[in-house]
Amino acid sequence: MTDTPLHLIRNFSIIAHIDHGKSTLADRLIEACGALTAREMKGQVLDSMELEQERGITIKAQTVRLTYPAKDGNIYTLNLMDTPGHVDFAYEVSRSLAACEGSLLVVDASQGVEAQTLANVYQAIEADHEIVPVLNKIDLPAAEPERVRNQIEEVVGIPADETVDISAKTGLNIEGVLEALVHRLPPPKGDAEAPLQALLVDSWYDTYLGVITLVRIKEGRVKKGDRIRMMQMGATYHVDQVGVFHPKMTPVDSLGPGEIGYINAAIKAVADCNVGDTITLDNRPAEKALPGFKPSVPVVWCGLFPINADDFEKLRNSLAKLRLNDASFHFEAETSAALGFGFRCGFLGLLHLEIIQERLSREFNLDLIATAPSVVYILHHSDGTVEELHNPADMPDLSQVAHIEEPWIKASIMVQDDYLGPVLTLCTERRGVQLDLTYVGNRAMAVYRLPLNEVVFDFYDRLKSLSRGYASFDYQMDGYEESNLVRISILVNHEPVDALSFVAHRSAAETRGRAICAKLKELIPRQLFKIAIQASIGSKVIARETLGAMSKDVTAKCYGGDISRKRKLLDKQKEGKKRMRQFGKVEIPQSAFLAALKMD
Ligand SMILES: Nc1nc2c(ncn2[C@@H]2O[C@H](COP(=O)(O)OP(=O)(O)OP(=O)(O)O)[C@@H](O)[C@H]2O)c(=O)[nH]1
Repeated sequence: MTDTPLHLIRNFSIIAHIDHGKSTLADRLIEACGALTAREMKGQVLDSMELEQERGITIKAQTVRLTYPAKDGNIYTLNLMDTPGHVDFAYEVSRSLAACEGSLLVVDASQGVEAQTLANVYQAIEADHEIVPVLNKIDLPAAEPERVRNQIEEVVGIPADETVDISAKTGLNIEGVLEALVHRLPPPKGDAEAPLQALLVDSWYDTYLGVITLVRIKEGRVKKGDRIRMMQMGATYHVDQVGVFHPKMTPVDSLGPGEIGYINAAIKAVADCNVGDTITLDNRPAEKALPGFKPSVPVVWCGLFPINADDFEKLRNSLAKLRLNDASFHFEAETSAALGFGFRCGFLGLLHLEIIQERLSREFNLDLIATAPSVVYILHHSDGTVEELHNPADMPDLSQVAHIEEPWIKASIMVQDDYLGPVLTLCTERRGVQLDLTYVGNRAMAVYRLPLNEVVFDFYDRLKSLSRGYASFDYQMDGYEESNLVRISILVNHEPVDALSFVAHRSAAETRGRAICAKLKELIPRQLFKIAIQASIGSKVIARETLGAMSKDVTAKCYGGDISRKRKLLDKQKEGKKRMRQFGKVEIPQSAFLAALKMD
C-alpha cells in the first residue's frame, strides 16, 4: 500500500457553495470505497469537530484516502480533501487545492450556481485544477438539472454534457463520480528518487502525540526513522511514524510522490510548523522550498479577555494551539483598562471569530469576554505618519488625525429576482455603491462596493433573512478609502468602558450610540445608586440613558430563619459575581457585554 504507482493516484478536492452537499458526497464516496464499515459509518464522518457537527458546516479541511477498483480493472488510490464552504474559510479552500490536481465542483440542482460556486471555481482554475462538475440533489422534486447544467456552461464555462448527475443523499450514481475522477483527473507527477519536498498543508495538536502534520509529498519519499527538516525554521525532527487517513490515522511504511498523509515526529514546538512550509530530509535536503501559500490577512479584530485573570496563561497556550491548527488566525497580547490582560485577535470574518471563541470555551474551558469586532483602519496623523488601527480604544484624539481610511470590499450577491429589491436597499443603507447588475435566468447577480465596516456585524444575517435564505454572498478586499469616521465611547457612571468603544461612520454614530445605551440600560442590573449610561464622540455626549437605583440585598425576601436558603442565595450571588466586571463603582455582567457587542 505504500508504493501506489503514480498513474493510479488521484488527488481531489470537493468544492461547492455552502449546503450544496459536499460533506454528504464525501460520506458516500467513503462508503462506496469501503473505508468504513456500515456500523462505523455515521453521517458526515469528515465533519469530526464537535462544533461542525452541531452547526452542520465544515470548518477544517479534512482528508481521507480511498481505494477504488475501477471498471478498467485497475485499483486506484483516491485522496479526498473536503473543503469548507463559508466565505470566511476561503483560505482553507486554497490550501486544500494546492495539495490536489483536480476538483469535484458540487452544485445543488435545485439551487443552481451561487456566489461561492463561482469564487471556488476561480480558485480551482488558479490552482490549475481539472474540474469535474457534479449536479447534486437530483432526487429533489425542485431539481432542475437541465437549467442548472446550462447555467454551469454559461457562467462557469464547463460544457453542459460533462456534468455528472447524482443524489448524494440516496447514493444515486456515486459510481459515476468515481469513474469520472479516475478518467478525467490527471495523476500527480513526481520522482521518488529526488530529494524530499513535502508541502505542509495543515497541522494540529494531539494531546498524546504532539504536533501532527498533514503533508502532500511532491518529490522524494519519507519514512519512519528519517530526520526531517522544516525548511523555513530549520528545525529538525526524528520521524516516529508516517501514515494516511483511512479515515482513521493508519500507519504506512513510507509516503512517496503524489501521496497525501501525515507525519508524526513528536514535534513539541508549535512555532516550527508553519502551514505552507516545505519539509525535506536533513541529510539530503531539497535545494528549493515549494512556493507555499499566500499569507492570509485578518480583516476583523477583537479583544479576548479571560473573565478570571488567572486564566491569562491558559488563554495564551490555548490560542497558540488553535493557531497551529488554523494559520489564518492571529493574536497578540494587549491590556485594557476595563478588562485587564488579554489578547487582540485577528480573524478572516465574523463566523471565524465566533467559531474560535466557541472552541476556546468548549475545548479549552475558558470563560472569555470579547470586545466589539473592528476592521483595520489606517490613520494618517497630522504630522504625516501613518498607522494601522486594530483597536477602536486606541484611536487618538481626532485633532491629531489628518484623515482616516477604511477598508472596502467588492461583494457579489446572487439572489432570486423576487428578493432583489430589499437586498439592494440593504446595500444602499450600508453605504454600498452598485458596480454591476446582471441576470442568469431568474437570478440576479449584483456586484457592490461596500465598506467592510458595514458588513462585519450582521450583513450576512440580514441578507439571509431578507431573501429567506436564498441570497448568496461572496467578497474580496478592494482597497482603502478616506472616510468620515468617528470613535464612539461608551461611559457607564461617567467611566469610559474601553471594551465597548467602536468606530462608525459619522452619519450612523448617533443611532448606534443610542441603541447601545438603551441596550445596556436593559442589561446592567440596577445598583444601589443611580447611574448614567452615555455614548460620546470626544467630549460631546450624543446619547444618554439613566438607570434608577435599587436595593441589591438578595436575602431581603428570605424572611424568617431559613438559613440554608439564605446561604444558597448568597452563594448564587457569589457565583454571579465571578462573571461580573467592576467599572469604577459599577459591576457589569459578562452577558451585558456580549449582548451589547452583538447588536448592530
Ligand atoms: N435531497 C437531497 N439532500 C441532500 C443531498 N445531498 C445533501 N443533501 C442535504 O443537504 C444538506 C447540506 O449537505 P452537506 O453535505 O452538509 O453540505 P456541505 O456542502 O457539506 O455544507 P458545508 O459543509 O456546511 O459547506 C444536508 O441537509 C444534506 O442532507 C441530495 O442528494 N439530496
